Amino acid sequence: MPTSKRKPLIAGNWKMNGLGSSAPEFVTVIGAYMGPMRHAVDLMVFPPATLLTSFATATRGAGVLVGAQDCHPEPNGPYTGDISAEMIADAGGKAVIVGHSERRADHSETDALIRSKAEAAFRAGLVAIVCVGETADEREQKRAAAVVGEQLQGSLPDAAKAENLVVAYEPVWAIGSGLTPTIAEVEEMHGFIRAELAKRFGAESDKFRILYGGSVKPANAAEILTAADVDGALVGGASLKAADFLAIAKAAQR
Ligand SMILES: O=C[C@H](O)COP(=O)(O)O
Repeated sequence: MPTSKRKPLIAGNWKMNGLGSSAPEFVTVIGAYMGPMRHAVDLMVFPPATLLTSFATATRGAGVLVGAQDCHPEPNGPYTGDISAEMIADAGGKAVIVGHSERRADHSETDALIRSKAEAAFRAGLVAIVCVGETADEREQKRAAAVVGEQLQGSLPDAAKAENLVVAYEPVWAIGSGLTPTIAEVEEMHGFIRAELAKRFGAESDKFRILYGGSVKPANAAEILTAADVDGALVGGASLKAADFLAIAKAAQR
């Protein structure tokens, strides 16, 4: 079981979904979070960049943090289409996801680039959620731990601290597929990640939150969220409906 010093975190990654008309779903989440839930669990929502400012304005003072799904390493410059960590902070964002497998695959992002994005997040005062995870082939070849270990080594900045870094373990084959690892496999990988963090960051490692991501739903949330060394979830599809997202958040309360 996670220790009491690690408050569970449920983070909703909306990916490339959501228009202005989606705001009521977020407002419902904010409303529910005004109750006792806020003492038991942290909530973050990562809408598309187009909704960041309006969501940040809507949540002001309500406790649900909003963030962006990616950032550029530089604070500004000739990088068409990109947004910087400073711009995210300026828009009211408090966190940024870096190294999601969809960006690693679709945008050829390397560990070194992801590390520089996490460093940019720290520079701007944001929390970085750094994603790691193996593909189905890599798991089949029994290389899952080696791949995740390499991603951690290459993607995490030396300056990482529990207050500015969250690790999200997302097996690529579990994302959006309805498939999940067994609880034993989740615990094995989260234990491995905790041990890797201990090698690199010493006693601080016990404070880092390690999220599980990949087909988390209300139906499987309780089992996953009570697994050893699972400190919350990075939720994709199920975060788009307030009722499902809140059911997952309730399952994280202890
Ligand atoms: O960032 C979220 C993950 O990619 C999980 O997505 P999913 O819950 O739709 O499987």
